[in-house]
Amino acid sequence: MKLEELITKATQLTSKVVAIAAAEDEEVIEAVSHALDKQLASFILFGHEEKIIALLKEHNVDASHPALKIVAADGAKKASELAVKAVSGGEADVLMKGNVPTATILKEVLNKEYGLRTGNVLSHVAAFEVPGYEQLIFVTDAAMNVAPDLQQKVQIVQNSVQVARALGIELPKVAPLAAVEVVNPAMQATVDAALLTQMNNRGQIKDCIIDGPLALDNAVSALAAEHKGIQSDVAGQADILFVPTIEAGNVLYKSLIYFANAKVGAIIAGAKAPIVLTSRADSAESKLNSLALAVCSVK
Ligand SMILES: CCCC(=O)SCCNC(=O)CCNC(=O)[C@H](O)C(C)(C)COP(=O)(O)OP(=O)(O)OC[C@H]1O[C@@H](n2cnc3c(N)ncnc32)[C@H](O)[C@@H]1OP(=O)(O)O
Repeated sequence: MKLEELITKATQLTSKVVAIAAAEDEEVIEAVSHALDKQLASFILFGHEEKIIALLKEHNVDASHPALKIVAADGAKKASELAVKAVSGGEADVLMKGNVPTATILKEVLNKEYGLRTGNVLSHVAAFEVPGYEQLIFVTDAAMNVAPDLQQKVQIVQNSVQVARALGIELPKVAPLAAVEVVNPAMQATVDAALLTQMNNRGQIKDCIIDGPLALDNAVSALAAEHKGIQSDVAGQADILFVPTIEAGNVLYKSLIYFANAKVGAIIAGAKAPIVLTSRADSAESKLNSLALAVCSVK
């Protein structure tokens, strides 16, 4: 599957509603405009009403479009609170970050009274289209959990598996990455990778095939795996690259974009609803991809 097909898939589902916190943001409104053209979703735009209307006008979007609702909110915190409440109250299916600091919206997401907690770990899942790589490849967690312990790693894997399955990958192949493909007690990532593999073998982590530790080359290249003599159902054909820390994931994420010209869509999974949490540097295209990924991931 390519990201364009993901967008098509999203448009074919029953219409979903996206609540955007502080929608007064150039790229966000551009993404909304493309999404409306494609009938990908309808939107509730929370934030600075005049700025939102002005940006819509710049992008030739009629503020009275039937798939749009604008709700005035005073400041980023209030806009985040109202957008989160729209999702937890069932008025919207997806939450999206606009012109608001990540910490502000995450605090609202984690609010015990009206937030989107489920009791599980929330984690970042990115779907990449990499030139020269046949299928979409997922990377998790490049942006939310800093140094997850084994139990958190289990939930991060499970969140990514649910997203991959929502896209039609029935039994995703998960590669827990490390620097080497053998267990070295001095490298915690290799130990945890082996534990995740065994937990999968024993049915403690379901609906996927996990095999690791794998280094990045053996995870994505059958030739590299063959050279190392690795016998594995995952090596060379990984759907999900599970990284041990936020630094490893973030460097991989940004290398794919800046060195490999990869395209990306990303969400936070594990909450009551998918969350689009792209950063200001992300293009309108990647925000549209993320919206499509979120729409396809709604349970
Ligand atoms: C990839 C492209 C985009 C980027 O580059 S993004 C840039 C890199 N990312 C970041 O800088 C974010 C890294 N993460 C963080 O800063 C923090 O972990 C994060 C997400 C802000 C949460 O930190 P704090 O607000 O300090 O939270 P805390 O640790 O004090 O916990 C407060 C309550 O929230 C809960 N919580 C925190 N992270 C969670 C998670 N992942 N899933 C579920 N629950 C979570 C935590 O358990 C705590 O709950 P309680 O109040 O004790 O009941």
